[in-house]
This record gives sequence, structure tokens and C-alpha cells, in this order.
Amino acid sequence: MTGGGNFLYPFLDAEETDGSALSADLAASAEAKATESLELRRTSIAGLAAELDRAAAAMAAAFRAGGRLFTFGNGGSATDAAGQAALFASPASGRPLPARSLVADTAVLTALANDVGVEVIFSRQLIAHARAGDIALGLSTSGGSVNVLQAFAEGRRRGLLTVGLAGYRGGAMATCPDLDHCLAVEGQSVHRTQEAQSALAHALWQRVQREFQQLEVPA
Ligand SMILES: O=C(CO)[C@@H](O)[C@H](O)[C@H](O)[C@H](O)COP(=O)(O)O
Repeated sequence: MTGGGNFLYPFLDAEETDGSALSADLAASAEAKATESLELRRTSIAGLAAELDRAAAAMAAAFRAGGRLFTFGNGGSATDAAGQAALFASPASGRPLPARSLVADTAVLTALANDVGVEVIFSRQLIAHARAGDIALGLSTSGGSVNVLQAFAEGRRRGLLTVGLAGYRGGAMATCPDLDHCLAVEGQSVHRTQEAQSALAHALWQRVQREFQQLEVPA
């Protein structure tokens, strides 16, 4: 590159003076993370298979009885919560099920955070939209986000099925009295945990779909 360095990614200018060393470092680091990610996803799916089955069976029963799914989380987990609601509500194949994320409405989120406090941004939405028999699915890598825990408490008060995905062996969610099912991975890194949770969330959806297929009456 001539003049001025890398204007798009100035932090990569070091690559111009020692490109091969940096590239090798980045490649080795990416490879190590990919290996760690695969291993955590593999052990999480295997180790949590029984709890995944139980949670999926309970969710399928709730859907069959007319329940709806509400998903929530912060940061990267907000993105995963939105993706999970979209997967349940509008899968490319399989049965669409009623689901919405509580992370998508900026007006609602900012009003609640600004007027009341960030700890109520999910629980207040459950008060507005949820009823007994619905499902609250919360994701937290630390397992300790207060707004996620508060939503579980509200869900429990209102008679919802409550399901949590957490890292760090569950954190506070591991012993949360408001959770019916806690899928806790061993991950000690936010990013690896998010990757494992994404695999678990997909496995949960697959199992719920399977529960519906088993019920279908052959023609
Ligand atoms: O790691 C990322 C994005 O990948 C962050 O945005 C992260 O999700 C945020 O710090 C969250 O607030 C963490 O909350 P939690 O997962 O511990 O509940």
C-alpha cells in the first residue's frame, strides 16, 4: 500500500512492517479458538443432552397448549435471543411456532432503561405481553445479568415455563430458584460461551421440532 497506511483498518498498519509475523500469529490464534470452540460445543451438546431433551419436551408441551416464546439477553446474547425467536417463528422448514424477542424494540428498551432502569427492560415486557403457559428463554454468558434474572423471576410469578442458557457453569443462574431448566456450559470465555450457546439453542429448536413431528398423525 502506498502513503497514509491502511485507512480502513489503521490498527493493522503493523502488518505493513511485519506482515508475515502478524498473519502467522492471527492464524494460530484463530485456529486455537476454532478448536476450543468446537470442543466446547461438542462437550456442551453431549453433556447437556438429557436436560436439552427435558427442556424441549416442556417447551413443546407449552406450545401445544397455546403458549408463546419470549427470548431475551444482553449484547451478543441479545443477538442470539433475536435469532432464536426468528428460528422458532419462521424456520425455513419445520413448524412455525409463536415466538418473539424482547430485544428488538428500541423505543421500548430505551424508555424502560431511561425511565425505570436497565434491570426491568425484559421483566416489564413480560408483564405487558406474557401470560401463564408462555415460555421465557433467557441467555446470559455470565449467568448473572440482573435484567435476565429479574425476567425469570417475573416469568415464574406469572406462571411461565422458564429456560436459561448460561456460561461459566451457570453463574447465578445455576442456582436460580426461578428457572425450570438451566443449560449451563463450562465456558470461561464470553465468546466461546456465545458460540456454544448458539449450538445449544439450535439443538433445543431441533428437539422441539422433533417433538411436533412425533405427534403428527400419518395420513
Ligand atoms: O461479548 C459481547 C459481544 O460478543 C458483549 O456484547 C456481551 O454480550 C455483553 O457484555 C453483555 O452485556 C454480557 O452479558 P451476559 O452475557 O453476561 O448476560
